[in-house]
Amino acid sequence: MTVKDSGVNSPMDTKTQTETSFSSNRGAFAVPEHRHEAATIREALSVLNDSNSTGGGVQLRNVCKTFGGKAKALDGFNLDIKPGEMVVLLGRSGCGKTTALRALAGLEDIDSGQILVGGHDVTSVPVNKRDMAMVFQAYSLFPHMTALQNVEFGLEIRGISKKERRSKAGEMLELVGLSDQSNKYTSQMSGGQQQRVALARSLAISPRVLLLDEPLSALDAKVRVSLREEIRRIQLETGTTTLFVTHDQEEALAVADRIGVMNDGRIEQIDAPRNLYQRPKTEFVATFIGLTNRLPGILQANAGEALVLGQRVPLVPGSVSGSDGDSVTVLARPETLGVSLMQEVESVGQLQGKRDDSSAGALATVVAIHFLGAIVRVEARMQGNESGRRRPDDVGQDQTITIQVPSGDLPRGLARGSIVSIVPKAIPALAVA
Ligand SMILES: Nc1ncnc2c1ncn2[C@@H]1O[C@H](COP(=O)(O)OP(=O)(O)OP(=O)(O)O)[C@@H](O)[C@H]1O
Repeated sequence: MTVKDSGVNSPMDTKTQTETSFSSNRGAFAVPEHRHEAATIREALSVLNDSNSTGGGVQLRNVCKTFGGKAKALDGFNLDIKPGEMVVLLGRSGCGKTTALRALAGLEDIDSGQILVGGHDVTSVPVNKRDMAMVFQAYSLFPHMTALQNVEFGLEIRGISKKERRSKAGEMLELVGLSDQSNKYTSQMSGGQQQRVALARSLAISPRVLLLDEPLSALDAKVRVSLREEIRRIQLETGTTTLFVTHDQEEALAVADRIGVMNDGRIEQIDAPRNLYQRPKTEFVATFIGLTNRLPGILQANAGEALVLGQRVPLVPGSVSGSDGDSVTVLARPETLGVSLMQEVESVGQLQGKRDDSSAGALATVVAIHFLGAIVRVEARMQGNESGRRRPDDVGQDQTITIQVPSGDLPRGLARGSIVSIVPKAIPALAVA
C-alpha cells in the first residue's frame, strides 16, 4: 500500500518506517516497529485535522482513480452524503470501496473529478485540512500510552490546552463506554476496547466527516455486533457525517442510513437498507444482498407482473422490459415463497396425477431444514412435471429452491423428504432477461 505523505501532523516522513516518532508539545512518541502498524498510525493521525469547523455533507463527483495505469479503482464514482448521514459502501473485494474512502480523506490523489465537503471544493486540499477523522481495521493506537493519552493526542497535535483536552478526552471515553479504563495502556486492552479508543480519538476533534474503514473486521463475531450498534448510537448522538466501508452485508444493513453497493469502481445502487433489499434495481444488487431464487417467469408486460409457478408476481422498477409472454427470470427472495405440506400423498408423481395443471405452485421434496432461531430456512428440490404437460413457467427439474419462514409458521410435521407445494406470494420482485 502506498502511504501518502500528509504534511504537518506526520513528521515521520524523514524516518524509516520501522522506527519512527511523532513529535508533539509533549515531545517525541515512539511508534511500533511493525511497518504496517506504523503506517496505519501515521495515516490515522494525519487525517486528524488542524482546522476547526463541524458539520456538512459530502459529494464525490465523477471521481476516477487508476493505480499504475491499470484497471480503474474508481471509474466515474459519484456519491452524495447528507449532513449527519451514515452511508455504508458495500461491495466485493477490489471493487474500490477503500479507494473511495481514502480519496475522500485526501490520502489518495484522484485522476479526475471533484470532492466537496460542506459545499466547498476540497479536491486539492491536503489531508490534514479536510476536517476528517478515520478509524481503520488495525487499531492504530500508541500501545505504550493510556487510553486517555491516546485520545488526548489528537487534541494535543491541534494545540488544545492540557485542561481542555483532558476534559474532552474524558468526555469521549465516557461516550464510548470506557471511562473506567482511561488509565489503562492500550496494549493491555481487548480489540473491541482499542477500537472504542480509536473512535473516541477520532470524535474528540469534532470532525466534519468520520471515515470508518472496516473498523470491525479484526474483532470476533459477538464484539462486532455490539460495537457496530455502539458506533451507530454514537454516530446518531453526535450527528457526525459518516462514511463506513465494509464487505459485511449484515453490518451494512444494521448500521446504515443508506448503503451504496459498489461494483467495478462505481456505485451500482444507493438506497436505504430496506429498499435495497426489497427493491433492487439490478441483478448484481439483488444477488449481492441477501439470498435469491432464480425462477422462470412469463412476462405480463402491461400489468407490470410476471407469472411465476402459476402465480402473478408484481415486478419492481428496473425489471426487464418486453412483451406479454416473454420468458424472464424472476429473482425471488426466500421469504416471498410460501410453503405448505402435501400430507395426503407419498410421492410427487402420485400427486401430479391428481393435480389440475392450472393451479398455482410447484411440487418439491424437502432436502434440508436449517433452524436459525427466529427463522427456518427450507431447501426443497423441484421434481418437474411427470405428467408431461409442462407449464411454460415450470421450474427446472432438480433445481433447489430456498424458502424462509418465521419459525412459528413452519408447517407442522414438515421434515426432510416431505413433499411440499411452493407458491410465490404477491410480493414485488426483480425480473431479468
Ligand atoms: N496502492 C495501490 N496500488 C495499486 N493498486 C491498488 C492500490 N490500492 C488499491 N489498488 C487496486 O485498486 C482496486 C480497488 O482497491 P480497493 O482497495 O479500493 O478495493 P476494496 O473494495 O476496498 O477491496 P477490499 O474489500 O479487498 O479492501 C483493486 O483492484 C486494487 O488492487
